[in-house]
Amino acid sequence: MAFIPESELIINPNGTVYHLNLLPEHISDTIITVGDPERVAKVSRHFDEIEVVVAKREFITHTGYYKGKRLTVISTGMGTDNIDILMNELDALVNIDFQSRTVNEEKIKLNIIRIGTSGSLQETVPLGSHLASHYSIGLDSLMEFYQIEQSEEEHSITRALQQELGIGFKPYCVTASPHLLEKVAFDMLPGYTLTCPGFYAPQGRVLRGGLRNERLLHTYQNFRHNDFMLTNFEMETAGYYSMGRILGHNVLSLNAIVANRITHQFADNAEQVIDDLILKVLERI
Ligand SMILES: O=P(O)(O)O[C@H]1O[C@H](CO)[C@@H](O)[C@H]1O
Ligand SMILES: O=c1cc[nH]c(=O)[nH]1
Repeated sequence: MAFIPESELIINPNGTVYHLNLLPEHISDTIITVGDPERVAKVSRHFDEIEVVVAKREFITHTGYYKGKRLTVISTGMGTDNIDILMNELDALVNIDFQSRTVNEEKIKLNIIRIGTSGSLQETVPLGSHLASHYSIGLDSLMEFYQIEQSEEEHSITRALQQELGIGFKPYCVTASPHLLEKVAFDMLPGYTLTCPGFYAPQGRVLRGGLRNERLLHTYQNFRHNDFMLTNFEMETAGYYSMGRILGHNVLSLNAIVANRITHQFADNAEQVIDDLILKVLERI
């Protein structure tokens, strides 16, 4: 079996994986992820007991019990570059033997559920709603570097979006875990989520830096391909779905809609919308 060198899988002197600072026994096979490090405690405050608290950079981890279920919650910070690190290191914790530095024969499939905030691209996706990303489209470059299988439908959506946006690279499209959609998101708005490599120009926001494409938001809002239209955007979902497919984990991204870019509103109860989503997820996983 192939040996993974010290420079590829970096293990800290205390045996933990490089960025997450975790040992295999620190995590559950059901993991809630959040962007904001302060949101970790907003999840774990509902736990009956917390057994692990670990922090390194933006990756804060709490593992404990909610009504008898062992759960882990981890913060990731913002952007798909952090999701590349998170997903590879979580996978290493369960599927690579740190002693022999070889991949285990029997693979563990993690259940990973993102609870994040997001902006709406349609009037029909109102502030305060909970939206489950059935599809994700990545406008970042992460999948330029991995081998990933995509269906003809996924390819055709991204070809059409590339043409519509007039950009020099092809975005990528990956779907959610059907198992987690059914278990956790059965009554949530179904969404087609655009993952952007930034919060400002890539989401059509202008403060002082001007946009190359002044019709970007309009193009996102009006993009149609068969039954497909974009409902919302954020900055991580496509990274999760693609890495989940590559590494064989179930992944679901849930979005608390806190901004509507078409009606120009921002929720005045954003924290409540997120807290409600946290409780819904804790009850269902
Ligand atoms: O609320 P989180 O989970 O951080 O998610 C969204 O909020 C951040 C931008 O404000 C980005 O990370 C975006 O994906
Ligand atoms: O508009 C928004 C709101 C939250 N997160 C985003 O990335 N965009």
